[in-house]
Amino acid sequence: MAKILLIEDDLSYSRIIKNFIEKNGFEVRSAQKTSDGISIIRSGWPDLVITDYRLPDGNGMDVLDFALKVHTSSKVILITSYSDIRIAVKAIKMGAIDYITKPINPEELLDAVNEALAIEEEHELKPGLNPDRIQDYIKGSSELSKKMEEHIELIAPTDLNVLILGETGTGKEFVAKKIHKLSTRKEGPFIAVDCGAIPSELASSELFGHVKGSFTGAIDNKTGHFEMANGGTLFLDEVGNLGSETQMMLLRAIQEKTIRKIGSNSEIQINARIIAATNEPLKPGGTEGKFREDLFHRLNEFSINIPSLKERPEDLKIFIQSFIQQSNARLKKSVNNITEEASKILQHYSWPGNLRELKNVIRRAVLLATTNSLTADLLPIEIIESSSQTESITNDVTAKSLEQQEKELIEKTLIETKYNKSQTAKLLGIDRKTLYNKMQKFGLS
Ligand SMILES: Nc1ncnc2c1ncn2[C@@H]1O[C@H](COP(=O)(O)OP(=O)(O)OP(=O)(O)O)[C@@H](O)[C@H]1O
Repeated sequence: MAKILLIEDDLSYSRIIKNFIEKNGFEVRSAQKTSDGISIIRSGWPDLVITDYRLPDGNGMDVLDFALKVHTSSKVILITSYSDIRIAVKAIKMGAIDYITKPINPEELLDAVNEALAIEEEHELKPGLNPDRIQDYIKGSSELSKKMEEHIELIAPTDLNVLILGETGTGKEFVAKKIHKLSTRKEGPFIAVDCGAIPSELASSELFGHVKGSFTGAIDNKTGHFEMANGGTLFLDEVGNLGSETQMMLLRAIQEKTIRKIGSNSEIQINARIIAATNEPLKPGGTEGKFREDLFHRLNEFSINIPSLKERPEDLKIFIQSFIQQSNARLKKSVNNITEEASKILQHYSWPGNLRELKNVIRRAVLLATTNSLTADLLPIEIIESSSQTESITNDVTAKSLEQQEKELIEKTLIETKYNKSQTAKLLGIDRKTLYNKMQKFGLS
């Protein structure tokens, strides 16, 4: 059951909305103040946050800002009044998933909630705010996968730092979350940081925080990711991207279990387990462009290798079946079998994007399916072509041009969403403008 946090200070209003959402099958917790809402977000509980803009101790933008810091893919819907429409637009630009205006129309609210929870795009599916959702976690049955699962279960209850190695899309963040969930810290926060996405000059302030005025641009006090992860787990993805100065600060924080915010003289005690991940082997050595050896050993108290899909072809079937079920549930479809031809194509493809790519391909095919079968013509042309090079697949699906496929995909998605263009664009993973251009090009307007 999806978990929704509602932050609204008007008690009677809050009760009405809470009851309505609960009646529609969601679990709801309510808070009246920004600070209470933020502590619930920090605990990693909600899948979705609905927050009023005007609150007694801050506003909905503070909540949005915090939620996006905890996880860049957090889902937040802002409630505004008609006169605050500019704020709503700003919120969308900042990363809110939607906004609704007061007085709230319950059906509109429910649509916004369903739509927000159905979206699981690439970065968005770095799963929401809630590390509880490991029911989405699929275990492979190959020997390599079994070994990996054994290692995860062994290491999780200890407090050792873990280094996860694996190609892109193999599920490093999924595994990190699972370790957290199986650990004694499971009630604490799970904070994920993509070290590859933080500009190097901001890395130290993002990780350790800063005090107001400590450098140009430090207009307020900032809590860093380390402090947010206190009592829980800090997941450092793409750790090899950290610059030498930040590496040194990280080493110190791990060794001494304290941090000092930039510009502050006082130390803060921190109790966080570090799980780091990399998709390229870290090059140890002290010099620029290399990774500190002492830090490497601190992070690598135990390492877990996630095999690529190519290395475990026996697992493909399980993942395909499970992704079909997940896509059925999310897209309200009922695909229940896959043709031999489609299955062969998937088996022969090399899956450079690993589970992420497989999941996207399956979701797209399920979305396009008009019967309960997943057939070869629902697969992207590149995959069909690449597979046909390895094995001759006697079918005319390769003949269909890429453009024709794209047109059909857009047309079918528009029909699925009853011509809701923003929903169509979201499902296709493109922005609205690109959708309009393509619709015009294909004469679909
Ligand atoms: N064990 C799993 N069960 C189900 N789905 C999975 C599993 N592992 C990964 N996925 C899917 O693959 C996607 C990629 O996973 P994840 O983000 O954890 O990979 P990653 O290795 O951290 O990627 P990157 O290298 O880009 O950081 C996830 O969004 C999820 O949908």
